[in-house]
Amino acid sequence: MTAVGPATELSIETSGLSKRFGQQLAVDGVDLAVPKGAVFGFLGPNGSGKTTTIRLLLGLAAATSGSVRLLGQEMPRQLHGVLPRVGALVEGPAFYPFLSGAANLHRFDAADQHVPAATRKARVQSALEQVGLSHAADKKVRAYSLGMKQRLGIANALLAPRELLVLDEPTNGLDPQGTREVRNLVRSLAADGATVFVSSHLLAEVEQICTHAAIMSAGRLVAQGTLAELRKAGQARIRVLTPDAGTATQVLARLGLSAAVDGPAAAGAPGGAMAGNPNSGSADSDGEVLYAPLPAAAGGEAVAPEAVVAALVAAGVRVRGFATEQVSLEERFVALTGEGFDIVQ
Ligand SMILES: Nc1ncnc2c1ncn2[C@@H]1O[C@H](COP(=O)(O)OP(=O)(O)OP(=O)(O)O)[C@@H](O)[C@H]1O
Repeated sequence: MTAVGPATELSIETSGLSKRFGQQLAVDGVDLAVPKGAVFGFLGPNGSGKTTTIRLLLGLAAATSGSVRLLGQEMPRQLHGVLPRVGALVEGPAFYPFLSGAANLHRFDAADQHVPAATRKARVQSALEQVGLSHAADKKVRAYSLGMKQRLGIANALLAPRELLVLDEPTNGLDPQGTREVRNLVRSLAADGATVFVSSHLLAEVEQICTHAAIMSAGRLVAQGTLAELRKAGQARIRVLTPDAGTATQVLARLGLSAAVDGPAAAGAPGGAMAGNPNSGSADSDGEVLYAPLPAAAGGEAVAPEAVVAALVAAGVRVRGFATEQVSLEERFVALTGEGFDIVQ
């Protein structure tokens, strides 16, 4: 887990946040740290506790234990002061189907005591513009596509200037066009300076739009940080191409590295045994491909790649190819959650 330095201003901060439903701990000791200005992907398989966590953040459900700070204020104690600064899309707002998009937003806005009625018309117009629905402002919502409804939900979150936007699976159920529109929208909101906290079960989506991510698995937060940090924290591995696989395996074992022939150590890695890799094609003549995970430096005994090559060569192993490689974010997430991610774009 990557610690966020104390100097970083946090838009969302939770400590030991937990929620129990009967026997089940749906959220289990979650410490979230969402830096101001981040587009923060909240990633996890279905049922891992994302929606429950979001409901706790927004004061829609009471925590069993732990604490939440939103924009520096304690929740739910300071809920009334904080929520006007936060826009949220959780489980889609219920729109009146026989009213237009604009009329629906007028109604929602009128129900909000924190915003001036005098500017309502302009704010509704501006929110519809931001989500690209100006052309459909006067259309009845029952004639909206799912993507348009979702964007109207986001427009609802944008009726007043927001410092933080919390969006629960905003692309769920959308067709590819709707998905692209919502993703572009999230990007532009972040470009305007808001902190965006967006949940998703799609890794590719988070990689495309987010600067940071946290990964939930069975109620627990198993990693968080910038995307680069998350990639770096993954275990690196070495790849050796040699006709002397037996000796090489022994040498690696002496260095504390456990090698597997012709297959990445991380199960479920894309490309499996590198079947599509040009090296595999030459394996017959050049030897076999060995993979061995390198212990992380943080674990104490880091093994330098050059020391591995030196030891192999000293033992007479003919090293015909050598590389250190980082596991992909996807492999890391699979390793952390024990589940494959839907990588549909
Ligand atoms: N009100 C509730 N009563 C009992 N169990 C609940 C309740 N809400 C959620 N849970 C359970 O808590 C766990 C986490 O659910 P949650 O909806 O937070 O997950 P999620 O990561 O948002 O998944 P999804 O993407 O499917 O919405 C699930 O096992 C769910 O069945």
